[in-house]
Amino acid sequence: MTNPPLPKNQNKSSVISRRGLMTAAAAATGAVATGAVANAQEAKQAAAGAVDAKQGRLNQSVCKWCFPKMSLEDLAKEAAAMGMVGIDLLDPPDFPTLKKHGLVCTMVQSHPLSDGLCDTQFHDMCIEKINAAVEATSAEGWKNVIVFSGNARGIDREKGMKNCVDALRKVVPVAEKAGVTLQMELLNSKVNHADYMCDNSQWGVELVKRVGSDHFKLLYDIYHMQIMEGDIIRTIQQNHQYYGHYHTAGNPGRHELDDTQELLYPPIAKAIADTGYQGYFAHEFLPVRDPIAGLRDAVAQCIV
Ligand SMILES: O=C(O)C(=O)CO
Repeated sequence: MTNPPLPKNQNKSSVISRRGLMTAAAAATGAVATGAVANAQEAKQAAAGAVDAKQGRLNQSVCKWCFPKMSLEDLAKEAAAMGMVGIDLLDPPDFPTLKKHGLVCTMVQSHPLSDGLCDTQFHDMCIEKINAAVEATSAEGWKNVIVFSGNARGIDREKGMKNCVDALRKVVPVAEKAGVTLQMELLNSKVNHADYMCDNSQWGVELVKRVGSDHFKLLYDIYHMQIMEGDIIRTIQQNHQYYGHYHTAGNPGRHELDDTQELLYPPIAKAIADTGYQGYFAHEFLPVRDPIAGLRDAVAQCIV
């Protein structure tokens, strides 16, 4: 079968180039929304830093741990300048720096990732840390505390789910009273976190249903779930009521949202915004080039 002829003035690479799409996204947020092609002047402005996440429907944020060479102060300054609402995965000692820049902690840390709620040997430690994080988060009027299933260590998935429910029934009422939501992160167990139990949407959604509270949801990490199950947009459309937070990164590699990786973020971001999502959307990629240029480009692609 022969390919259909391309429209005049379009060669093959101009039709399929994702870099072109991203440059347009970075150049002008309106261009993404309307499908218009950004011109060279707009691209130049984007390179100079003109990006405002507040022009889009998603409340964008970024994870500090991905920028180890930058101080929190510097990242907060950059994030605020890009119109982001906050920074993810921090602890109470970090809060004053965020507030100085008008930002919130969009996800507060609690217990370790591998020592989690599916294993009763960690329940006392996790519950203590979760309750402390809920109190600190609520004192600021902020919204989210992260929790993890932890590693299975030979515990089967049904027993692990029961163990999670038992622990969550102790902390969710505290979170409800405090107006805070506990969010269990979905992580891949194939590349980064071998043996992590909450590694697919089906298991996670069943857990949310069994807990049965608006104050317990899943953190849907797009990078991790691309590795485990793919079908990102349809999965989000079908399960968005169970997802209370999102993370981004390119796959494979967990780097910039660029054309070295396979996920196309503007339509993913649009699908999330179209569900009516009001929570936070946090970038969590490990930059391999200029970190702030990569962050600016990611923000621009997700202004939808
Ligand atoms: O540590 C990771 O891999 C995470 O995604 C934490 O959010």
